[in-house]
Amino acid sequence: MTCDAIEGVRNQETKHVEIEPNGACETKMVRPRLLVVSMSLPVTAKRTGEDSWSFTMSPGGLVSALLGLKEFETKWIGWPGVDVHDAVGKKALSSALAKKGCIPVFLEEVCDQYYNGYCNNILWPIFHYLGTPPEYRNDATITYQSQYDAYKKANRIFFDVVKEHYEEGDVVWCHDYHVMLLPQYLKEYNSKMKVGWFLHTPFPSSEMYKTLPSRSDLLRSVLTADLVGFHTYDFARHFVNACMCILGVEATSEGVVDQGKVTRVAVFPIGIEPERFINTSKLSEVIQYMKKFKNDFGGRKLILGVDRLDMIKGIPQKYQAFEKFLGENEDWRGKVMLLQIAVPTRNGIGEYQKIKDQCHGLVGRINGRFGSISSVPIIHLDCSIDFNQLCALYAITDVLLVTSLRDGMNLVSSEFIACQREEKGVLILSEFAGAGQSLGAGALLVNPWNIKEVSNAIGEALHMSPEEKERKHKINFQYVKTHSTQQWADDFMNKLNEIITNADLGISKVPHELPEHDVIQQYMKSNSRLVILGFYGTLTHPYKNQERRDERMSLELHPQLEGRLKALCSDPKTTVVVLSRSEKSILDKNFGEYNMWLAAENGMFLRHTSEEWVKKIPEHMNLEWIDGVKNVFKYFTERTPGSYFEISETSVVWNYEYADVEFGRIQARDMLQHLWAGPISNASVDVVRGDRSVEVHAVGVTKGIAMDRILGEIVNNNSMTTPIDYVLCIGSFLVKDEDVYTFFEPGVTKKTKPSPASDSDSPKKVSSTTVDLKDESYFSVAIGRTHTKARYFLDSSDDVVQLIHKLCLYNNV
Ligand SMILES: O=P(O)(O)OC[C@H]1O[C@H](O[C@H]2O[C@H](CO)[C@@H](O)[C@H](O)[C@H]2O)[C@H](O)[C@@H](O)[C@@H]1O
Ligand SMILES: O=c1ccn([C@@H]2O[C@H](COP(=O)(O)OP(=O)(O)O)[C@@H](O)[C@H]2O)c(=O)[nH]1
Repeated sequence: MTCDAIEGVRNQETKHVEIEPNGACETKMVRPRLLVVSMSLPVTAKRTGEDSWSFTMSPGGLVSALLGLKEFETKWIGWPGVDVHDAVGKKALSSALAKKGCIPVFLEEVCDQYYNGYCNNILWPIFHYLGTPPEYRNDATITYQSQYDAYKKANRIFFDVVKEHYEEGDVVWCHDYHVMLLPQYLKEYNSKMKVGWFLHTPFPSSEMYKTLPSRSDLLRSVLTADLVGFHTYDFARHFVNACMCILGVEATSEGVVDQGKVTRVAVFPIGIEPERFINTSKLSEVIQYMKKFKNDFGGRKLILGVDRLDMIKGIPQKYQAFEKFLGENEDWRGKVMLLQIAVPTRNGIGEYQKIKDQCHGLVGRINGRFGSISSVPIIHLDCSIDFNQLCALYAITDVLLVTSLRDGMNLVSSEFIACQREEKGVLILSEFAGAGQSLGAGALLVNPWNIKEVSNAIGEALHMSPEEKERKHKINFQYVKTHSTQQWADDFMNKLNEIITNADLGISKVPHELPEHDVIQQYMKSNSRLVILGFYGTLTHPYKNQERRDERMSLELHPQLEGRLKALCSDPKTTVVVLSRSEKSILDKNFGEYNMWLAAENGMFLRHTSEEWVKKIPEHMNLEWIDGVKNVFKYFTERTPGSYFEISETSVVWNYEYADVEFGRIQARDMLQHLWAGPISNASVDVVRGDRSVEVHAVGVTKGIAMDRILGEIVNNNSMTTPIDYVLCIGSFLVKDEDVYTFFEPGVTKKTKPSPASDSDSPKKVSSTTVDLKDESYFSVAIGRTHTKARYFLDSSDDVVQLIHKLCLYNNV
C-alpha cells in the first residue's frame, strides 16, 4: 500500500476561498477533477419512450467499488449498457445521465465484437488462467483479428469521449482490461495528461499472458500511464515480469523502465464502503427481512454464495463440495442449506450459457439426491437481488462460501464481514481470490479445486465455536473497516499526484544537454580533476543496433579514442578512472597501457595501471552462489546461439545482444525461473534484467557504493595532492548504477575514509585529503538516455570522444 504518499499529496491540494451568503469565509480544499473511465457505467439504461430512460444499478464489484468515491469531483465515462442508434435517444440519455455525473460512450456496431468478443472471450479467460476459448482454435486468425480491431476501435471511441470532456488538470483514471489501449491514445494526444490505469482482475503469470497475440501492444500502451495499479503483489509481479520477458524492459523496485522512462507499478487492494453495509444492516426493513428469511429457512444453517454466474467463480466446484459434504455427513442433511445468488452476467457469450446449464444440472442432481418433500439443500437463483435483502442475507449467514477459481479481489467477502451482527458467520475463502491476501487471517482458506478440502472446511465452519468465530471476525472486521474504497482511491490518486509532482520537479533539473563550454572552462580553471568514465557505450564503438554484426563489436574501443584518452591521462592535474562492470582482464586488455585507474566489477577490484590489482570486496560478502548461477548460464548459452556469458568474482552476466533478441528474451525468462528456483533462491544477490542481458551480482555492488571505496584508495595512494575541485562523470549505466551520478551531489566538501587495511595487501598511508567541489564544477553525464539522475546527457560515445579531445586541446595537452 502507499499510505506514506498521502500526506505529501494532501499538501498539493489547492486552497480555495469561498464567501458564503452570510459573508463568512470558508476555505475549501479543491482536488483535481477525476474522470473515471470504465467499460460499464454504474447504471444500466433501459429505454422507456422515445426520449425517456430508466436506470438500474449495474452488477459487479467494480461498480460497487467506484460508487464509494465520494471525496472527488468525479465524472464517470462508460457504456450505458444499451445500443442507441437515433439522435433523439442519444440526446435524452446523455442528459439523463449527466444528472448522475455520467457520460455515455456509444459503442454501437463494435460493441459485440469488443465487449463479448475481445474483452470477455479473450482477455477475461486469459487473465483468469482459463486460456483462449476453443472456438478460436478453428478460425483463430479471422475471429481474433476482427475482435482485436473492434477493441482498438472501441478504445478510440472511449478516447474521443475523454478528449471532449477533458479539462486541463483533470486526472484520467482508466479501469480494467477493457481500456488497455486508452493510456497510449491519451498520452499521444497530450503527454501532460495525468493518467492512471488500474486492473480489477488478476494479471496472469507471463506464461499465460504471452499466449495473447496482441500482448506487446497492450503492455506498451499500459506502460505509457503514469501509474499502473493492481490488487495484489502477485498480479503486479506478473505484470512486471511480462513486461521484462516480452518487451525486454528493465524492472526496478518502483516499476518498469523502458528507454529511461519509468512507469510506476504499485499495489492498491480495493475495499468496500463499510458504513454503507453496517448502517443498512441496522435498518428496520432489513431486520424484518432477516426475520422473514430465518423463518423461511426453517431453522436450517445457511451457507450463502453471491457471485456473478461466471466460470471464474467456481460455482460448480462449490456445488460438488457441498454434495460431498452432504454425502459424508448424513446428520447434517435437512439441517443445512446452500443459497446461491447467481447474478446474470454477459449473457451474449456462449460459455456463460454453458456454465448456467452446468450449474442447473448439478443443482438438480444434488437436490434430487438429498432433498425431501419439505426442503431441498440448494436454492439457486438466476437473478440479482435488492441491496437491503442482500445485507439481510449476509447478516444471517452462517457460512459464506467463496470458491472463485481466480478472482481479482472479491468484494462479496468484505460485504459479508461488514454486515455481521451478534452471531458471527464464518468466511470460507478461495486462496485464488485477491481477497485471500487481505482476509485470509480471519477466514478458512481453501483450494476450490480440492473438493474434499472445501467439504472439510464446510464441516469445520459449521462446528466452529462461537469464540473462534468471534476471534476470526474481529480480525477481518478491523481490516474491512479501515480499508475502505475511499482509502483505496485516495491511495491511488495520492500516489499518482506524487509521481506527477516529482516528475514535474525533475523536469526542471535533469537532464540538460551537456554545456560543453562550461565543462571545458571549469576544467581549465581547476587544479585537481577527477574524470570517471564508463566503458560499454561510453568508450566503445558507437554501432547502432541495426548495424550490429555477428561479433562482439560493442567491446571494441572507439576508433578515435586512443590518442585522445592517452593525452587526457597524461595531464598531471587529471586523475582518470574507468569504472566498469567488466572483469579485470578486459580492462587490462583495453586500458593497461594508459596512465589511469581501473575499477573492475563495479569497483570490487581496483588498480592504478602502474600497480597490481587490489581487492575491494567487503569481507562478509557471500559468493557461494556463483557456481550454481554459472551452470545455469552455461546451459542457456549453449542453447541460445550468439549469446555469451562473462563471469567475474562477484557477478555473472549473460548477454544475448548478438543472438536472436526475441528468442533471447524467451530464454532469459526461463533462465530467471531456473535461477529463482535454485541457485539464488536463498542467496543475497541482486538480479538485473537489462535490455539484452541478465546479470546476477552480490548485493550492494553498485557503482555509487563503489565510488566511496575508489575515492578512498585514490586519495590514500597519494596520487592526488590537492583536494578534488572538478568532477566529470560520464557513463551509459544501468538504472541501478545511477547512484554514481549523485555521489558527488550536491557538490559540498566530502571527506574520504582511509581504506581498511583488510581490503588490500598494499600498505596504507592514512591521509585525509578532501574533495572540495563547487556546484559549477560537477558534471554528471548519462549517455543516450534522458530519464536519469545525471545532470546532463550526451547522445553517444562519439560525443564523449569529441569532448575528451577538446578538453586536451584547450588545455594544451
Ligand atoms: O460488467 P460485467 O462485464 O458484467 O462484469 C462485472 C465486473 O466484473 C469484474 O470485476 C472485478 O472487479 C472487482 C472490484 O475490483 C473485483 O473484486 C473482482 O474480483 C473482479 O472480477 C470486472 O473486472 C469489471 O470490469 C466488471 O465490471
Ligand atoms: O444481486 C447482486 C448481488 C451482488 N451484487 C454485487 O456485485 C459485487 C460483486 O463483486 P465482486 O468483487 O465480489 O465480484 P465481481 O462480480 O466484480 O467479479 C458485490 O459488490 C455485490 O454486492 C450485485 O451487484 N447484485
